[in-house]
Amino acid sequence: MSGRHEKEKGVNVQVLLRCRPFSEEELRSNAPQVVTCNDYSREVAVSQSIAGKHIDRVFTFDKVFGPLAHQKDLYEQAVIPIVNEVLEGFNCTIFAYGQTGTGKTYTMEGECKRSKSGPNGELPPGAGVIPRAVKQIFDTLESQNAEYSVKVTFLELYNEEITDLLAPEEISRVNLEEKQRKQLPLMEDGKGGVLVRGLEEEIVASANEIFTLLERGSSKRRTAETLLNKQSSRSHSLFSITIHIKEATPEGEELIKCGKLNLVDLAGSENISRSGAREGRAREAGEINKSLLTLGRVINALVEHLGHIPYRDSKLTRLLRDSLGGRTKTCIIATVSPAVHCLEETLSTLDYAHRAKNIKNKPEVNQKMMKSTLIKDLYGEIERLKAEVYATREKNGVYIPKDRYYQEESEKKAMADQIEQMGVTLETQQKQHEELQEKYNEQVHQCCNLSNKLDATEKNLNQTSKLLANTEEELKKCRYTLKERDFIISEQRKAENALAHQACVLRSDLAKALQDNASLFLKIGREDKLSSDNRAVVNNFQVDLAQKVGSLCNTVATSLSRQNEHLQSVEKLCHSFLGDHDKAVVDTKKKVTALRALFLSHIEAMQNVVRLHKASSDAGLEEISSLIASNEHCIKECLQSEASEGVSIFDDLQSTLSTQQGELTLFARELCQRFNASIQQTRDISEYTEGFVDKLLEESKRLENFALKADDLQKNTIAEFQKAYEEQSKCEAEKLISDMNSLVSEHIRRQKEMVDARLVDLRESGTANKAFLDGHVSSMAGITTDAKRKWQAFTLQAEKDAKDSADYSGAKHCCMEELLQQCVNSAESAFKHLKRTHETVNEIGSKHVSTVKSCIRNASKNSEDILQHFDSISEQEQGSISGMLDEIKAHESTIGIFREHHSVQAASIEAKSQETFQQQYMEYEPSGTTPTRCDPDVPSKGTIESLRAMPIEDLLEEFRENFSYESFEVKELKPSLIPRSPLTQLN
Ligand SMILES: Nc1ncnc2c1ncn2[C@@H]1O[C@H](COP(=O)(O)OP(=O)(O)OP(=O)(O)O)[C@@H](O)[C@H]1O
Repeated sequence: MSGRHEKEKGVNVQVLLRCRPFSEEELRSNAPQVVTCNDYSREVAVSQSIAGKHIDRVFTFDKVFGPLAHQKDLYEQAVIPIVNEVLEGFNCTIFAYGQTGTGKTYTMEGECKRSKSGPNGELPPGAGVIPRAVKQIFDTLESQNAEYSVKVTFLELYNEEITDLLAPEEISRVNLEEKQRKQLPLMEDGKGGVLVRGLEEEIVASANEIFTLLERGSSKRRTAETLLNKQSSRSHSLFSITIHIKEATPEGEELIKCGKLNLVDLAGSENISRSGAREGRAREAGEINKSLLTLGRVINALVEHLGHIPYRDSKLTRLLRDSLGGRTKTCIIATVSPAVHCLEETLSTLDYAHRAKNIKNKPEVNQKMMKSTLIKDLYGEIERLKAEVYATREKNGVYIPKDRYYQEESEKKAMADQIEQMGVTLETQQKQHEELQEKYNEQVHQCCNLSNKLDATEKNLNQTSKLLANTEEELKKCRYTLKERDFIISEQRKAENALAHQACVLRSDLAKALQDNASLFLKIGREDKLSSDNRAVVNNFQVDLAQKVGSLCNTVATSLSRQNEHLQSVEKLCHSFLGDHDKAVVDTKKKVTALRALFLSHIEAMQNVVRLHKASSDAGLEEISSLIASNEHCIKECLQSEASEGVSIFDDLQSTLSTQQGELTLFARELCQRFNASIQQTRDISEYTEGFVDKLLEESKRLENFALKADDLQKNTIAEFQKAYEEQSKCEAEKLISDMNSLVSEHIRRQKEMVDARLVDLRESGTANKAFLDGHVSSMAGITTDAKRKWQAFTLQAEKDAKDSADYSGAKHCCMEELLQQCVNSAESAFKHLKRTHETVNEIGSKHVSTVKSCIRNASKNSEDILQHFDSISEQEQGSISGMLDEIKAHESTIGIFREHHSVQAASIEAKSQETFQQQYMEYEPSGTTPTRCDPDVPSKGTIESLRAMPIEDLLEEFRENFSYESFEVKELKPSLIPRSPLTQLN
């Protein structure tokens, strides 16, 4: 159970340590011993004191063999069990690892070359592991009477090249050298292992044969004399023994058991410099080290259980892959020297071997093969060899089996990948190298700087120590002259008092200067505040101005619209008035025509009556015929004169009315033209006002920008000045403390100079600002004056136009009134005339009636009819006249209504107009302001020159006051200047 459990967990690599005895040379040089071995406790102690540093380390291994241990001891204790396991069918490996000259070859091979086995087959005492193992194997196999075969291979790994040490001897020396140098490829065997293609496998039948082969192979190994070993092997060697043993199962089946023993003699693990390898062998040592380094990495990876084990990084590790972490049982024999001069390498070897103890392998016995299978494999091998021989004979290439070809291809590919990867790694490493070189250069530079600093510091230190020495000397002198010291102390005290007094004075001066500076800062602060106030005032002014200008524009627009409305209403009124007039005139014409026709018909009727009366009263009217004729004549004349007079009256009336109509049309047209002109003027002034406002806004913006810039500049100047002052003040104060007398005056002088200079700068900048502001003020004053003048001209023109319009309207109104009066008079005269006519007619009628009555009384009965008829005619005439009178009265009442309506319209228009004008003017007048300041021609506080002489803050205040919106107001509305509506004069 425990065996199976161990098998599953793995078996640690067995590590032995062997320490060789002192060599003759070491004994001669009496080299101290640093390694102590305790074979029983399996401990190796290394202790040495070098340059006060004490090294004392103890390592424990599986077995320890001290200098007195013999070859036999080591073999019996450590190797026999391994060989037995090989014979059981395991694969086992024994490494010899250690520094050159520590006995690796001695341990593995021993001194078998010089003294072969004795007559009884006994090995000499100096025989190493390999001959002893071979002997044990053959002894065991022979003792078992088993059928077996033993094959051996012996190869050398030198500079990552594999060479066969058992090459045939019949080849000439030159060929041998070539063969030796020919690299044998290492390949995967397809079963997880590796094989060296072309490696000779010698089948041996006895131990002696093996010894011969071993001697032959060892003689071919590359050796050289080093400082540490006169015959130092410069390569790794691998001696392999493969054993096939035939076994028979109880069922009579034949099985083949296979075991393999690898015996590895590694090259020296030492440092190249210590090995003493020179020139041409530097690469050799490098390659050897590379293999050993890879072996070390593989061991580390196995110990630390890393995922990737770098077996493929070297041929050595590829060859030993199965022995390291594989299914092989492994034993490492680490060899060390006891001498002190090998201490470093000894410790390295001990560390290495101790670490390797942790490697775990999982040994597995090789599966026993059926004899038939083995024979089959062998036949296959024979076929392969035959094909190879055939290919060689035909010289048409080399026969490679398919599997091997694919394997080789895949290996080639893997190698190409590896080469590529290595190229990338090389590039990265080169980059790293360059970076490191740069860092190194930087470090060198820093070192140089540091060494320079160190030199300077050392110099300073020397100077300081000299000063210290001088001071100490002076101190000594001072001690020796106590009296002098007392005197000096008293003098020093006096001087100190004087200095203290002077310091007080200087301090007070300094305090004063600080006060001055504080007051200066206060002033600067005030100036800052004033500037900010000014900026705020300018901003407020700008905002107010914009608001007022906006309201002015609105007012002008409203006024225009209202005026347009009023004009339209006046025009409508005139049109309606003219319409009424036309209607009245037409009606009057119709009435007059009707009246005239009535008169004519009455006259005709009268004539008819008279003719009838004359014809009917032939006899009785002779007396009155003359009277009738005279009456007829009289009435006729009267009627004719009346008719002509009436016609002339109505013609006059008609002409008067048509004249009035023309006059009214002309008046309306002219009024319209005048109002249009007034509107155009208002538009012009509005456009001009807008332009002026734009200019004003532009100017105020420029002014604001300048004020901001000036403010920033001043702030920067003040900040710089403050900073410079603080720095200089601090510096000066420090200097003052150290050397008060001279520096205070200098400080005050510099401070004064600086303050003066700064003040001059500030004044200059203030003057420049003032000049700039003056320029703008004057330009704005000019613009404002111009605007005021324009506004005044506009106002005067508007007033004049209004007056003219009013006068013209008044004149026209008077003219119209006169015309109307004339119409009324004409109508009244017509009425009187008609009345007179009526009276005359009545008088004539009464006279005629009385005459006719008298005639009738005197005439016949027919006279009554005439009289009746005459009465009826008189009644008709009376009715007609009274109708006419009614018509005239109605016309008069129409005229009265028109007049009344006209008056009401005129009154409302006047009221509206007056209200509009008042609104227009009153809107410009601010509530609660004093109009006396708004005289546009005279500045309130003096001329521009006086403004220039003012301080800047007063100037800004003045600017704010004078150029506020108030300055653009219409001056106080005097009653004489209030433009009156033209229609008010109508009343
Ligand atoms: N245990 C030992 N007892 C007696 N002599 C020894 C022992 N070990 C080594 N020597 C002697 O030390 C010398 C060097 O030994 P060896 O050639 O085996 O060293 P190495 O480790 O193989 O060196 P290299 O790596 O250079 O081949 C030899 O002359 C050998 O006889």
